Amino acid sequence: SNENNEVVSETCADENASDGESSVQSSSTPSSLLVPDACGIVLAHVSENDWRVYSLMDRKRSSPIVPYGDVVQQLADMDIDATSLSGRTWNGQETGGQYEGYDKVDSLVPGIAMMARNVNSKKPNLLPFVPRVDEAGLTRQQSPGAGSITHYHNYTLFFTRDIGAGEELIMPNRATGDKSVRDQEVTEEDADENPTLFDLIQTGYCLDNIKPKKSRIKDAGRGAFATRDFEEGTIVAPVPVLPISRAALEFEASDGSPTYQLLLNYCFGSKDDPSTLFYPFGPWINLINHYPKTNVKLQWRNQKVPSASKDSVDMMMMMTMELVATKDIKAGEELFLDYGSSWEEAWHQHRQNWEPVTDHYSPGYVVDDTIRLLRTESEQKDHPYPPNIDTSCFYRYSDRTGEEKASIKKDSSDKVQTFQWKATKGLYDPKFLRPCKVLQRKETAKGRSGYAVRMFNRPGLDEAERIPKGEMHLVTHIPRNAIRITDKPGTTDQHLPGAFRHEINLPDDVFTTEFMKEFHN
Ligand SMILES: C[S@@+](CC[C@H](N)C(=O)[O-])C[C@H]1O[C@@H](n2cnc3c(N)ncnc32)[C@H](O)[C@@H]1O
Repeated sequence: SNENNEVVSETCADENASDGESSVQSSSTPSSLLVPDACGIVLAHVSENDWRVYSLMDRKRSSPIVPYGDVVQQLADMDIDATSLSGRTWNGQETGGQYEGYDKVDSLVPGIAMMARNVNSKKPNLLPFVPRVDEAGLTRQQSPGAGSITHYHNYTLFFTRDIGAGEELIMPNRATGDKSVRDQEVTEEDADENPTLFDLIQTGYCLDNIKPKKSRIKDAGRGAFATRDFEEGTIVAPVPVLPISRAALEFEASDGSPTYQLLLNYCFGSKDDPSTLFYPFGPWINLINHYPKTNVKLQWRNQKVPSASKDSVDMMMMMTMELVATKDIKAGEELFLDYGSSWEEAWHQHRQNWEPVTDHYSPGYVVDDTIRLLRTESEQKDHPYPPNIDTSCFYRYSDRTGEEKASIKKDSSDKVQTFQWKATKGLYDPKFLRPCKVLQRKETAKGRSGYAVRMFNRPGLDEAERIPKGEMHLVTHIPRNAIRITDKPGTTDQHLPGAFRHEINLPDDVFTTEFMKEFHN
């Protein structure tokens, strides 16, 4: 993917040069604000509370906005609406995270997905594809890092149509909770004033300076790498942050022991006031690991500590930081922040106490790859799957034809309904994945298998997809590829007892005593 990216950057550089715009960058602009030549996407603050994402070049429909994606954090059974994350999370089923909780899962989609507007008055031109899921090598049998990083990554955004240079990028509105959050920030006056390409290059923040890759640090998982060279003092990424209380992240591991949501590991905190944390969602900045020899640091936007008045906290305000190069960085280098000494001590302690898990466990995505023929419920009595494993089917209850609906037996004594599975457009979207139990397997002469299953509901399923209470819903002729081996709720690594949890501590000159006092009440 390294080579891939290089190729893309080159093409971008050419396009940029040919429109003559990049040579206009005047030397009077402070170098710390200059958008790099090959940059493809920028964030522009149209006004203080209205910031938007723009493409700096012509782009083709169906191409990824960059050839890799950001991480997704799954919030398990959390009361989002009591926090400033309300209206900024998605239903967990949109990202395939529906089994990460018992009752309710919400997804945070940091980076461009959360930064681009999703105003209802505008047609979206971005669409995410399903994220990849894996432990980045940190298995619970082998690594003290197991359960300390999100398994959901590479959540790539694609253009839904051709895009011209200077066009705003718009996300589909999938927010749960207070859906009006981003709409509210758009006032009548600034309705459709788009900055010129020249303005974007002069005053924007480049959003594709960082890419994800496996970290060079042992047990750290994935890391953030520079996509181009940076001089010391250059801004690498804008980092909007949302305040969130530590109490909101309290959580129980699968054995009931008190811990925190995995999100804690991605939040910033201060020494002064451990009760208030800040969730950063700058592009790929969630992937920056700790290392004492740092090459980046965080500072407040324009180097001004914002005032956190009671009003703005009530409005669930968002503030912006900047990620700045503290030395010259070469393209391909990993970025490192200083997480602070208490983080370092906590990690050291955790390493010392860590013991490998020896239970029979294999994550759903691994078992799914391994198993060709699925076992029926009765076969599983003799040869069970690992205890954390469930089966799920891609199925749309709402797909039934009028004829099929009419044929539903009105006789209330017979609650068994049987349908034949069919592939329909868009069916393989993670939101149509739901629990199902395999009752029967039929193999054809060609070695293909077809299954009969009983379908179930799960929390978070759209209303139209729910099987009515009391109905036994059977579906036949399901192919193997429409059935997935999934994880039982509460069994994945982010629920693992004793998994490492610690926020990232930023220095006192970022979270000044005064600033933190304003948040504390
Ligand atoms: C903000 S995340 C960084 C991205 C993370 N590596 C990932 O793959 O998603 C912070 C977490 O990364 C891991 N991490 C960061 N720096 C580390 C280090 N120096 N050694 C071990 N783990 C580290 C820890 O699990 C930490 O809680």
